[in-house]
Amino acid sequence: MEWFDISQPLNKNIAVWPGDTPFSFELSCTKEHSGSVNIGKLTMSTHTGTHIDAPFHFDHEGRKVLDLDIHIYIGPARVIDVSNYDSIGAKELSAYDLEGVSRLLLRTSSSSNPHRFPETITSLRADIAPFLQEKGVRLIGVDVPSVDPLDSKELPAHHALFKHGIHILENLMLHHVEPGMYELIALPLALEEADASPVRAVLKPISTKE
Ligand SMILES: Nc1ccccc1C(=O)C[C@H](N)C(=O)O
Ligand SMILES: [Zn+2]
Ligand SMILES: [Zn+2]
Repeated sequence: MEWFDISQPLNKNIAVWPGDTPFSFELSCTKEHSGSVNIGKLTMSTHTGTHIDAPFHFDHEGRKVLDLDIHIYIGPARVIDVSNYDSIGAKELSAYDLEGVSRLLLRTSSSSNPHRFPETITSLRADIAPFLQEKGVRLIGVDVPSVDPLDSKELPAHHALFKHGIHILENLMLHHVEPGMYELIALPLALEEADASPVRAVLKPISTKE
């Protein structure tokens, strides 16, 4: 089986967090102009499209993107469907056998439109963090722009997850992905100062037969 993309395409129609920097890609220099090459220029929020958060996003003392361990973002991942819940905590996840799962991706909705910022989202409750740490989870991925409710200022899920060693991946495209076991690659850019980074997130089914 082949790798497939679970990233939001980055283009001028992509939804951004209300009030945040609009996405733009343009050629700052064209081949006609330079006589040799096209040169792109990118302007975007670090939280646009499929991205990872670093603790510096919500904590001045927190680690930045380049300080994060790359092993978190490469390796086996389990996808589960939780689309029948409004919020997800230890109670909802206790229905699943997550023993030995180190990366967990939550499919919260059966459709997702990367061109529209959602009005409400399925959010995570802080009690999910100790629960997942106990199972050995190091990365949680969601198909929405935040793990906390959109109007949250305290960001309890963000804080609790990092406090329990669980890293955050947001804005995945999972509506077409069957629940199951996969190999994941979702590496951040080597951004030394950044609070977050866009990633190219891809999955490959783990099959028992080759
Ligand atoms: N881009 C923003 C602009 C303003 C205020 C929040 C955001 C966020 O992105 C927060 C969200 N909880 C996040 O972790 O991605
Ligand atoms: Zn973010
Ligand atoms: Zn976040």
